[in-house]
Amino acid sequence: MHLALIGYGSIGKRIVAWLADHPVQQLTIMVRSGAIGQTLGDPALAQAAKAAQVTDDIGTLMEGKPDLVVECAGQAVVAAHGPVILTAGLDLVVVSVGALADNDLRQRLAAASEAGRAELILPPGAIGGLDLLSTLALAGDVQVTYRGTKPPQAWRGTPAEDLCDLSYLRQPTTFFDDSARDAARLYPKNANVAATLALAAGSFDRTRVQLIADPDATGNAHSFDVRSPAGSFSMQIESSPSADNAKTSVTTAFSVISEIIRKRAALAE
Ligand SMILES: NC(=O)C1=CN([C@@H]2O[C@H](COP(=O)(O)OP(=O)(O)OC[C@H]3O[C@@H](n4cnc5c(N)ncnc54)[C@H](O)[C@@H]3O)[C@@H](O)[C@H]2O)C=CC1
Ligand SMILES: O=C([O-])CC(=O)C(=O)O
Repeated sequence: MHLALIGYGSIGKRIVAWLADHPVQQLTIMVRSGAIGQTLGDPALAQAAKAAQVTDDIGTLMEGKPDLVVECAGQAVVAAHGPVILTAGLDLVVVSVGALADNDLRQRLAAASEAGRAELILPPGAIGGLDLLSTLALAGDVQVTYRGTKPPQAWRGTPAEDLCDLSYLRQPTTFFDDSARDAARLYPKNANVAATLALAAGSFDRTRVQLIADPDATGNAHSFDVRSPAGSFSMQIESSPSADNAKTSVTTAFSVISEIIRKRAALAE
């Protein structure tokens, strides 16, 4: 298998660490300009693949015709490169699902997927329960309320800094209570799961999102309630944060790894 990663942060590194015990034939990693040398120097690469290359150029990544491209970099990367990757016929896992809150980009990705006969794969990421949510959405009139609770440091560098004093919180503080569309737009590094739920529910505007900073939280908690005439359920997930990115639940990388395993099995058939 030839695997390509765009982004080598907490998720990319976790995937490469897993590859040490499940190496691929070929690995291509796309990083930002300036990070090539440092990434090439990472000893984890040698164990992850028989041949590894690092580039900052999307053309170089695509030329190698990887069997699977994984975006684990950010919403801007989905917008800049997602359509061209799919049009070229390359299957693409998008982790920065919040990018799909942009209706125009969502349509362009769908059209590119069709034109290139390539699969756009949206992993569950840091949450679960999407199968039942999709089922209830089909039955109609589904209402979703999601609550994302993280320690104050996970909200640094976001608009939460202007809405509450993250350094001096004494109790759990809800600083955002609005639609999944606005959550994905305003908190691109923290609210991808809200977008994932909205896609399963069939509406970014009717999916309600509450974001909470909790000084006593030791990890990232995701909880949501689904109510519909056909059935209702609630889910509560307590996740460990990634060691090198408090915003990202460690489960997310394993959700992507599941997609890599699925692709590898399909190639072996
Ligand atoms: N779907 C889900 O449930 C979840 C999605 N995410 C999202 O996944 C993405 C990755 O998460 P992490 O690895 O934790 O983030 P991170 O910040 O640790 O790593 C992202 C890496 O991508 C690199 N990058 C950014 N733009 C790039 C470009 N144009 N070309 C190459 N590299 C580029 C950055 O330099 C950084 O090294 C983020 O957008 C995050 O919000 C995170 C958690 C859950
Ligand atoms: O990993 C998490 O805890 C969720 C997250 O950051 C996101 O949805 O963007």
